[in-house]
Amino acid sequence: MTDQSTVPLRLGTRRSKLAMAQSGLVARAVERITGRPVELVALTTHGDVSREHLASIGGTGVFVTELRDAMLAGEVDFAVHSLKDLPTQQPADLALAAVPVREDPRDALIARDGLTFEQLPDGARVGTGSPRRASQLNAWARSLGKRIETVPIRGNVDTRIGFVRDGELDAVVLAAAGLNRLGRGAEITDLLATDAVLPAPGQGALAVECPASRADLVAALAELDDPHTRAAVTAERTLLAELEAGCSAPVGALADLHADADDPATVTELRLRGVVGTTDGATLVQLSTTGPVPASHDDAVALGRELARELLAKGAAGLMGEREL
Ligand SMILES: NCc1[nH]cc(CCC(=O)O)c1CC(=O)O
Repeated sequence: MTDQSTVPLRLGTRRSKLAMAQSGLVARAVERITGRPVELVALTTHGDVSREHLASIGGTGVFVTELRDAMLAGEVDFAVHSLKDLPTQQPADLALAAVPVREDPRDALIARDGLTFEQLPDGARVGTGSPRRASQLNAWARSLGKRIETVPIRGNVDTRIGFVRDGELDAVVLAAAGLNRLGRGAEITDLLATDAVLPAPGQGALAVECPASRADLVAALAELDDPHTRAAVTAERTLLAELEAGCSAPVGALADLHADADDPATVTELRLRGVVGTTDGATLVQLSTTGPVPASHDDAVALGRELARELLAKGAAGLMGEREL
């Protein structure tokens, strides 16, 4: 009889440095919890091969499809995704087995000469391919009485930071979580306050997925789950889904635990903030709602749904570009 406990679990991963770093972190945590060895199986996804054609090969979730196919084909046992890259609809045959404790959800600026966002000169060229970032950065610059030029950029973290190092751009904006996981957090020159820039729904969180049919594996991976992070990202992603917006829409959202001002000892509230804006930052709708920390999945969903309705009532749909709602 084979001893199951010595058979390695196969963790399917994309080949990018960030994916390998994230998968490596989860692999070690799973080894600690299950006592079973975990081996990384690097797959090449279509999204990695032709980033420039992201839109034409389906936009949302393009990086996750091939990993999911490999799991369902039994080629790998489980996978780790950046939660913000996952489509909001979870397929029935795959379990979202764990959402581990979230990294820093904020966006980070890497600027020349150690500059903060407020210190950037009028007309500074700031690289980001994200309409959400462009929208909020342009609005922030306006409020500071200056203009910035947001420049669409693509490529991996090295490529993006390279635009600053070679002088082509004054700054780039990336997720702090990715930089921290790559060991490049020291290059951040400004962590962008969430009062100014709300991150993408789910930013900084990982999703650990496996086939729903593998009950033992689902249960083992569930040990990595952090209920607070799960509730927060559930509210954020529900907001996104209710706006019928995808990962490239100008939508920011962040749910965070909030101490009651009168009784800080009881951290019992979850605050959900959401923003939708035009890319030029001329018009932004930002709202916030606070409720008890969700006791169930449905409570977290309700919080996200409520804020989405309020945003739509304030004209959010009209700000999301070509999308007709
Ligand atoms: N869309 C790409 C992507 N997906 C996840 C991260 C970073 C890690 C995270 O947000 O968890 C990034 C890069 C970035 O936005 O800078």
